[in-house]
Amino acid sequence: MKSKDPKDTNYMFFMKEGKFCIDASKECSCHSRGVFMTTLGRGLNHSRKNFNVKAKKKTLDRNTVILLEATRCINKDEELLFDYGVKTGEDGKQIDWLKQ
Ligand SMILES: C[S@@+](CC[C@H](N)C(=O)[O-])C[C@H]1O[C@@H](n2cnc3c(N)ncnc32)[C@H](O)[C@@H]1O
Repeated sequence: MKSKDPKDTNYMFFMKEGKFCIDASKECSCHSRGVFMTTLGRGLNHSRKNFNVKAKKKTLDRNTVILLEATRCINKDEELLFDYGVKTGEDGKQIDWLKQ
């Protein structure tokens, strides 16, 4: 599902383990300039009830990274979804699709 308004899109990963957040909207050291905004993880939508991947914090070459791990077998044409782990928008407002 593609968002209609680019201003609605953000790439904050809130991790429960260790209670920290990775801001993936910023350029990182592991992807070259221009490429980092096209990494696949940024394109994943949210589902609280029907997620099929889970974000895991790992250390890779001394960098803290997020790996998306399948929680079950995923069919070839199935959309990858994970639970964003938030219940409201940044401003505290209810967002319908966060309930799905
Ligand atoms: C990390 S981006 C996901 C990729 C995004 N759909 C795109 O096309 O770039 C997060 C944004 O996607 C949209 N989104 C994520 N999950 C959604 C859902 N279940 N229903 C509707 N929009 C969703 C929201 O606009 C959200 O801010």
